[in-house]
Amino acid sequence: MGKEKVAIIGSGNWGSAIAKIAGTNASQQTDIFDASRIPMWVFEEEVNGKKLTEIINETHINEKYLPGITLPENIHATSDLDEVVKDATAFIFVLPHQFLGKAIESLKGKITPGSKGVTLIKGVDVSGDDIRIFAGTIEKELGISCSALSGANIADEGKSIRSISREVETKYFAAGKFSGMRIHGLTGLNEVAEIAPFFVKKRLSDTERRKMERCGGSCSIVEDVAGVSLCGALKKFALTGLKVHFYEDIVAVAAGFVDGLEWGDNAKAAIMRNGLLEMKHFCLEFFENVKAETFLQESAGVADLITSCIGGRNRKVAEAFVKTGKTFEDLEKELLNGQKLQGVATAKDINTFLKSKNRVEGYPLFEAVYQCAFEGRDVKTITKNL
Ligand SMILES: NC(=O)C1=CN([C@@H]2O[C@H](COP(=O)(O)OP(=O)(O)OC[C@H]3O[C@@H](n4cnc5c(N)ncnc54)[C@H](O)[C@@H]3O)[C@@H](O)[C@H]2O)C=CC1
Ligand SMILES: O=C(CO)COP(=O)(O)O
Repeated sequence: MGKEKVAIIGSGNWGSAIAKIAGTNASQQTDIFDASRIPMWVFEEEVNGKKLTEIINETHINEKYLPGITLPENIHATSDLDEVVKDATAFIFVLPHQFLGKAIESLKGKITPGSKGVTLIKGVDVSGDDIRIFAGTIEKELGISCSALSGANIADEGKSIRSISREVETKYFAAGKFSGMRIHGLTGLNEVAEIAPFFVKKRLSDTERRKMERCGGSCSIVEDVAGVSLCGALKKFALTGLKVHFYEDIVAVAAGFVDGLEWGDNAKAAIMRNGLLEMKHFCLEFFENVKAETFLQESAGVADLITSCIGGRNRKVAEAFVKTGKTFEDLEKELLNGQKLQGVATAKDINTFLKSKNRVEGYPLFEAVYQCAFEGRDVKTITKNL
């Protein structure tokens, strides 16, 4: 069998951070990967009068979405999806979820049979009373096996901790900080093991491993794909407390509401707890094969909820929503420089789904986030019915 050729679909904040890891790790495992040139699909735009693809290829820095971080030279930015897909056998999907559908349509019929994918996309794919994780959507639409990767990681955070990265050596995320991540295989552990080398340095020395463990870092392969994907989706609903609806991002919005109201740490912890419970109940109620322990034991569960509720974009914008009275749409443009909010859209998707199932009342925090974001509900009432 030939060597794997990696392609990255997406180039935002997380997409660029992951490109750094994938490019580096692939070039360290040339027995598995053809790492000479890894295409990264970029939604073309001009930055200071110059095409973003040209900036990335000349400077090896994504000046707009991950400034200050140098990407490996084998990462090649292109706006031509046909160029990205040509010869690729291992796909990393890392787009904001609202853009995945169009990318899938462009990829259909062009992917080499037997290719595999891993998705890092937060959110759920809702259509009426049908709900699926994006790994499932990719498998169904593109006919390839797809795993999911999620964990307590925020791309930007690495920038402030370069000292740790130097000390620890092993590279995770934008500046090499150790974090927890989990890779979940939809079609079974063997498939995941084939995908994992994108992200996992398999040949860690004992010293590296001990250092990583001292820093609380881990990267492992687990089988609960749905559980991990859904944690990512639901967290943003609950934490931020905006007018969003249902991911981890939803919880992150709720947490941001609490910050905006200046209710303090006790209230925020209570919201996070309620958010975690709703995430877990939702996943167990509507998805098969989700393991309850994923929510507490895996990085994609409570740990990711915590980091998103403390340092994420959904939290930040939700706080500003309360303090300024501006819309989420305006604040996204004003505060995120082109980066996208997932939590509010997810809250809406989840609300649509719960209404179709007559189960809205079972998820009062998700409902509160949705109503605050879309129906003008007073943010101060988010604890009602919890
Ligand atoms: N940023 C982070 O720390 C983390 C992000 N994620 C998830 O990763 C996924 C990707 O997010 P980021 O890389 O952070 O993106 P981002 O929010 O930083 O950037 C937005 C991206 O969307 C692209 N875009 C804008 N309009 C577009 C269009 N019409 N069609 C296609 N693309 C368009 C932009 O060029 C840019 O690459 C999301 O699901 C997010 O929730 C997951 C974990 C951590
Ligand atoms: O998903 C994240 C961490 O896992 C980042 O969350 P935000 O999109 O709210 O920054």
